[in-house]
Amino acid sequence: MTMKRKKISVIGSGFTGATTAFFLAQKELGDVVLVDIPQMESPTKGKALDMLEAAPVQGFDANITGTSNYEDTKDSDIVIITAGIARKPGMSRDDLVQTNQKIMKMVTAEVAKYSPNTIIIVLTNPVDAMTYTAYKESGFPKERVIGQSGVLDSARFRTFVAQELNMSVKDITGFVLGGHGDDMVPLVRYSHAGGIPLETLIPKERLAEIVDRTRKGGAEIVNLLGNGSAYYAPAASLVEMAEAILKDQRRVLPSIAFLEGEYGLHGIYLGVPTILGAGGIEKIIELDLTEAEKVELNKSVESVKKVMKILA
Ligand SMILES: NC(=O)C1=CN([C@@H]2O[C@H](COP(=O)(O)OP(=O)(O)OC[C@H]3O[C@@H](n4cnc5c(N)ncnc54)[C@H](O)[C@@H]3O)[C@@H](O)[C@H]2O)C=CC1
Ligand SMILES: O=C([O-])CC(=O)C(=O)O
Repeated sequence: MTMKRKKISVIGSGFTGATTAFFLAQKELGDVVLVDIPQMESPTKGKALDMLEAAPVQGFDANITGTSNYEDTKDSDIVIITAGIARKPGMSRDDLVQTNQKIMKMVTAEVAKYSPNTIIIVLTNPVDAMTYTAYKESGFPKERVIGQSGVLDSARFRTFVAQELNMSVKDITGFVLGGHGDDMVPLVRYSHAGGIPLETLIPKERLAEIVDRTRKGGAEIVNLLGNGSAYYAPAASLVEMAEAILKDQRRVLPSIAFLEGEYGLHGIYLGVPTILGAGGIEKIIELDLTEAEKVELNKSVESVKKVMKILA
C-alpha cells in the first residue's frame, strides 16, 4: 500500500508562517507549501530552501517549497492562514481589522478555488473576526474553518502556572474561553496541576495575577520584541491543531468555532473547547459556567461583536 504524504499550505511567510512551516516539516506532518505575495516570492523561496537544507541534519522527510502562485497549493489537506499585518507596541489586535480583512478575503478566495475540500486554520488578527471572514468568503461548512487562539492562550497560562509552582509544564492543564483579546476568560476552575485543582495550590490573589498576565500575554511579547508579535508559541499552537486534524487524533483543544446556539450564542466565531479530528471541528463541548464566568464570557463576546461590526 502506498501512503501519500499530506500537503499543508501556509499562507504568509513572515514570522509566524515561516516558523509554522519549519515546525510542520520537523514533525514530518506533510509536505509544506509556503505562500506569500509576488513581491515576497524570492525571500519566501529562500526561507523554504533554507529550511529544506536543515532536513539532512535534523533527519526529517518533508518537502518545503516557497511560491506566490496559488496553483501550487492545489488539493491541500490543510491550509493555515497567517497572511496580514501584525501589531506594534501601543496597538490593539483590533486596529488591524481593516487591512487584514482585505487580505483575508483575497487569500481565502484563492485557497478555496484550488482546495475546495481543505480545512482552513486562521491565525491572522483580529482572529475571531478574521476566522468569520474566511468562513463567509470560502463558503465552506463551519467545521472546516477554524481559528487559533485558545491553544496559545492556554499555553501561556500553563507556562506561568508551571513557573509559579516549579512543576513540569507537561502536568499543567489550562482552559481559556472567549475571544482572543484582553477580556478572554481563563477558566481557573477547569485548570489543574497533575490532576489537582489549581485553586488548592495557588493563593487566589496570585491566580488572579496569572490570569491577568495571560490576558495580556500577546502585548507582553509585542512590547519586548518592539517590532512585531509572538511567533514561536503561536506556530507551535497551529501545529498542534493541524496534527490533531491530519492524524484524526480527536484531541480536546480550544478552537475558534462558529457558534449556532452553543453557549447561548448565534452567528459568531469564538474560542470554545472542541474536539479536533479528520473532519476539522468534530464537536463543540459546552461547559457549565458559573454566573461570574458567564458575565466574563459575555464581556468578551461584546468585544468580538464590536470588531465584527466593522467588517465590510
Ligand atoms: N491568533 C493568534 O493567536 C496570533 C495571531 N497573529 C497574527 O498573525 C498575523 C501574522 O503575523 P506575523 O507572521 O508575525 O506577521 P509578518 O508581518 O511577519 O508576516 C505576515 C506575512 O503576510 C504576508 N502577506 C501580506 N499580504 C498577503 C497576501 N495578500 N497574501 C499572502 N501573504 C500576504 C506578508 O508579506 C508577510 O510576509 C498577524 O495578523 C498577527 O497579528 C500572530 C500571533 C498569534
Ligand atoms: O499579540 C499579538 O498581536 C499577537 C497575538 O495574537 C498573540 O501573541 O497572542
